[in-house]
Amino acid sequence: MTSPALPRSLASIAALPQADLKSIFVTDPDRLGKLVLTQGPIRFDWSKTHLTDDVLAGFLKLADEQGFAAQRDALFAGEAVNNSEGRAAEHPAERGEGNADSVAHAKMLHQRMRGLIDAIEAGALGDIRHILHIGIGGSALGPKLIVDALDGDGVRYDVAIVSNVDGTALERAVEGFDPNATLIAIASKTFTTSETMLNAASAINWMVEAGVDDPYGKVIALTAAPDKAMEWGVDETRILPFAESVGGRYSLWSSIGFPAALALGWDAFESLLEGAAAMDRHFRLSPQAKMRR
Ligand SMILES: O=P(O)(O)OC[C@H]1O[C@](O)(CO)[C@@H](O)[C@@H]1O
Repeated sequence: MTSPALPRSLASIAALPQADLKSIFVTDPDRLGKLVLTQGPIRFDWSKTHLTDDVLAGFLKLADEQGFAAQRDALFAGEAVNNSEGRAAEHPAERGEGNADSVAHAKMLHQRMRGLIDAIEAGALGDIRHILHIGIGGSALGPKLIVDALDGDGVRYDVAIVSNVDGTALERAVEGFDPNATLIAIASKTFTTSETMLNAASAINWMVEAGVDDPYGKVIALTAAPDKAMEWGVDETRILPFAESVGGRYSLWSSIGFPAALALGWDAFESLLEGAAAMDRHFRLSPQAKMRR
């Protein structure tokens, strides 16, 4: 709930004199020292923004008034901070940070994902060279970002990600894919999203038309609703669940990241989780006034 103090505090920050970039470097020559944060391999530079000591002090006061520190603690404790759904928001647990039970559960599910990846690499599902990832919104954008960003020599499988229900999107995605050597990853937290289920059925048809022996045997489900995936026809051994408390837009860190973990390798996926965990720790442990350092 927004406190009545919020508009007042924001208005007082907005009313502060707007400094121009050239002059704030003259009046505040130590800006680089104060407004650059190096965290692992990432360098954040806020020195070339309108932020001044007064504006920052205003935001810190505002954060205090809004009970920011207590809210942050509640997030990492696994309390129900997602008010609209009445549940926790536990994506940090996927990275090893947060409520101990949730962290242990996420670790166990990651081990399950790793086991399936090892089995695929060992040929348990036949000769696999291509991954067709089907999902929409948060169930597609995270893996797409990672695969696009890290695509290169180290990528062991061709990955195509399809969200659009226009049939040509699927046709284009599988251009050059051998249907017999393709794995279909159906990514849906609810396993009911109509675009995803339609594309999944079309992908199965594509395999059937190409004469693939057991198309359902090439399907992996990435979902928080394993029962729905089973009803749809996915064998339990190829279902990679994740917790309900992981929101769609943050699900990359869960089994939704499967195509990235398979294509880039488990070590790369683990490094991604570790990098995110370092930022979680920074966010959780930095005193508010030092957040930017
Ligand atoms: O993962 P699902 O359940 O298929 O939902 C897909 C997307 O649709 C939304 O529910 C709404 O856009 C997103 O939160 C989610 O990422």
